[in-house]
Amino acid sequence: MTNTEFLGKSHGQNDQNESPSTLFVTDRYGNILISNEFTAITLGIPLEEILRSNVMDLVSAGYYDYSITMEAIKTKKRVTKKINTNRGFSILSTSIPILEPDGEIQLVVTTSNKSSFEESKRETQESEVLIKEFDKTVSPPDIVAESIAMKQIIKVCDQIAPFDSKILITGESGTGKEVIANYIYQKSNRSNGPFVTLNCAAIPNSLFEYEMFGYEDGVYDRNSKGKIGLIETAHQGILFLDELSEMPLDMQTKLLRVIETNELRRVGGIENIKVDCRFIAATNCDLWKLVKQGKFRQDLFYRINVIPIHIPPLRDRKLDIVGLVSRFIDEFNQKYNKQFLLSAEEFQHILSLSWPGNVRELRNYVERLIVINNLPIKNMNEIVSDWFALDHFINNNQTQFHSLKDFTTITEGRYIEKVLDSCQGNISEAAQKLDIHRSVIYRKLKKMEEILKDEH
Ligand SMILES: Nc1ncnc2c1ncn2[C@@H]1O[C@H](COP(=O)(O)OP(=O)(O)OP(=O)(O)O)[C@@H](O)[C@H]1O
Repeated sequence: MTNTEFLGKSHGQNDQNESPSTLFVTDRYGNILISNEFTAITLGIPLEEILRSNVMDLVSAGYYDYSITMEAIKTKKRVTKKINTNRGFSILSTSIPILEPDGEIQLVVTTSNKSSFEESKRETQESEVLIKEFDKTVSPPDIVAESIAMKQIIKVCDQIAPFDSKILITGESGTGKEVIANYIYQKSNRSNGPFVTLNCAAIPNSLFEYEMFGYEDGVYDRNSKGKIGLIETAHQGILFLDELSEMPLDMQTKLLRVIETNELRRVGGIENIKVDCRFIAATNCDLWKLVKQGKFRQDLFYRINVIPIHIPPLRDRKLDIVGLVSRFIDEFNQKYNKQFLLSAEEFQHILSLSWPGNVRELRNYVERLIVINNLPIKNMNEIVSDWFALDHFINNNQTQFHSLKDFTTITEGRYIEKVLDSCQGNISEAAQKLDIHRSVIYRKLKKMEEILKDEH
């Protein structure tokens, strides 16, 4: 395996000054007190395990070849050396000892982020500031927030969580909008109340009012029982309006009234019911554009857009990719009882992929890596049976193909359709199974349709 060097490379537009950086903060005995997800990837050990280790144990176990932390402890001087890990990472690291007033070692900070240290004249002071910064920006347990952008978002969420102001979270599909809404809920004074999601894209127009406002007994027929709506369910908690752009215009009007009066009326009801809930909305659309097109109420937009939070796409948050990959590897290793380790090359490959806004896709990708690693027989059988199905299609297809190219296009198209079926039409999942980009699926299906249309 060739070594891959990580010396302050920049990745992505928003991460121009960010690069994956290893981190150890140890006590005077080399016990690790603080570390991060990139270190976990370079060593192939879960972060929790690193945090239970001593640097010398890691070297003895062969995770990396030399401890500059111990050298810094012994010499009480700053040390910079290249460290090679068993996963093939080659990392230029710097250890800085922080001394007590009596000259004893207090802590040692070891990191590969060279630039943080180069201009340092008063190393001790700078390192102390650094540790305080790390303490402040530790990711919440369920959320990966390693990029500056995500750290800022978490900071804003911490500040606004205790207040009841309305929030509009924007960002491409799968960037973690619901994750952020849930984080605000957990940090808010309403965390003992319910967190209710109303997915506006999932409710048919005809049922919207019933779902949102509930209905009284006897609305459907004389004996039908009434049902409480989602807004009422969120009483004393948070109502998360997911995909808000999909809410029909008449429902927008009714929602606006609830927001303004804190009251609602069930379908078929004659009384107004008081509700006390906080509204957080999310959308992957440009709501303002919809306002200008007359598809979204301007007054509702202003009401809900009190605190806007924009989550950048994953492709602009490369450091989050590092953290997410590390978390997902732990998660799926546990789920499938595997011990998958990422090599430096695989890691670089993942970083180099142009991820759309989607954390979900990255998660699926890592799951696939772990499942396919040492591919079990069962999966091979599945593949073979897919090919039998294809063979059956070829033998039974009555269409006269004009050229080998057309035949190939149709065969590919049919196979894509079959995989799409097995994924319940989920294009991302099918693309992943086929190991092609989503756009290739669209293109190939379109080509097949064109040929079939010409033949008819
Ligand atoms: N920062 C993060 N840390 C950990 N997991 C994350 C993070 N962001 C997203 N995820 C995971 O990615 C998946 C998608 O996240 P989520 O549903 O919040 O995205 P979304 O933007 O609301 O998606 P959609 O636009 O499709 O509604 C979930 O499994 C979630 O747990």
